[in-house]
Amino acid sequence: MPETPFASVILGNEPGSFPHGVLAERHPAIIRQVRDALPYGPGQRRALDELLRNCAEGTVEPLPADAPDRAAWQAWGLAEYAGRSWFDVPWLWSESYFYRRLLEAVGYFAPGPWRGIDPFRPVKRAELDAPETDRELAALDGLRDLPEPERDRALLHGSLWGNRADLGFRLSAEGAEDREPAPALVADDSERLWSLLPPDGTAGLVLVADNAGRELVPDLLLLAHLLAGDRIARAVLHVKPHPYYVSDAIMADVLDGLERLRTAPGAAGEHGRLLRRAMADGRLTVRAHPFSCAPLPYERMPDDLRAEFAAATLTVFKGDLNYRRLVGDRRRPPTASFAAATAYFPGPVAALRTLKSEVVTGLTAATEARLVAAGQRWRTDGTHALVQVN
Ligand SMILES: O=P(O)(O)OC[C@H]1O[C@](O)(CO)[C@@H](O)[C@@H]1O
Repeated sequence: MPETPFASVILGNEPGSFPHGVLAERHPAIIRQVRDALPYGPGQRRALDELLRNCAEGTVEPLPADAPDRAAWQAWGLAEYAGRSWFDVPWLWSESYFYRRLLEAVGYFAPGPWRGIDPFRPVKRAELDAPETDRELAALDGLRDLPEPERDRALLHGSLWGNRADLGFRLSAEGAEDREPAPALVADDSERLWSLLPPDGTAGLVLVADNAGRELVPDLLLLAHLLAGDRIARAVLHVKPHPYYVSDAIMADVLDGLERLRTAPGAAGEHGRLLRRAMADGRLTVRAHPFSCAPLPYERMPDDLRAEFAAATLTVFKGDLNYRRLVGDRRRPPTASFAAATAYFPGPVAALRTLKSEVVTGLTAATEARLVAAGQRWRTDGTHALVQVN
């Protein structure tokens, strides 16, 4: 299936640009953070230092011959990009491969005691255990007596704005999460989103998750709300098969989030227990597809994933990275059509995302003009959000 042919793919090689800053500044900061987070031994520290040098000045290196996912990465572009500068290959590819190399450095895939140890777990856990999470969970009690449409809106917006809780993003946007959300969304198809869930409660929803912790918790609450009200019959939650983009959710984070909910007082605890039952009886399943960590747009998804999305009543993509992969990581005008960019998608699809990179589609000319009049930071500073449906 060909990628959308118009608009050039975003690279990270323009000094001063946002993508360049992520590769040149954020990635080294992430390596330093990981180096301090766990008591890694000399071999792991050497490998992290080597990656620090390599990602700033060097070229993309191949994976070891015995890496379990070597063949997949070769097919995903490594065969073509090995030997090139990290800055001269597609930015999406470069970022994804950076996380793969980071896991290599700490021995995540190698036999031995560090296999499967998430280097980002300490920061994820700290966020989940933070008092802000308690406050957010307690706020759920205040929704009990609201009319259904208002509760729908509150839970949808909780999941949407939860996307600002992104630990990698916070490394270079200090304070972004504390700022008030912008009063208006830059695009809001929420009515259409709700209209896609038929009133007979037979819908099957797929939610392609983004971050763990304070984003995943409201995602889980949204699913619980929909299951509890028989608005959907079943849900599939897609998480990453391994740690990625610092705070992206993996299965261990789902378990942590569920436990956080289950043991919370009030409505949050009820939602947590409902989700446990839903997992036990198959109404809620979790998937960790290898393509979820692929450095490619969803337009190039494999057939099994395509069939799964085709069978869903609605697929919801959470977050900025999933948005970039959904519409393609390309330089399009913000008024380019979201429907055209996602025309390849095999079923109804929605995006819930705060804006943390320059890719955006589906804005009206008036909205774009209003935003641009206030500068260009709206595209990347996480203060604006969108709900889009095709
Ligand atoms: O957690 P999210 O919403 O996917 O955001 C992660 C984001 O981090 C970046 O890679 C760099 O800011 C974004 O471009 C990316 O999409």
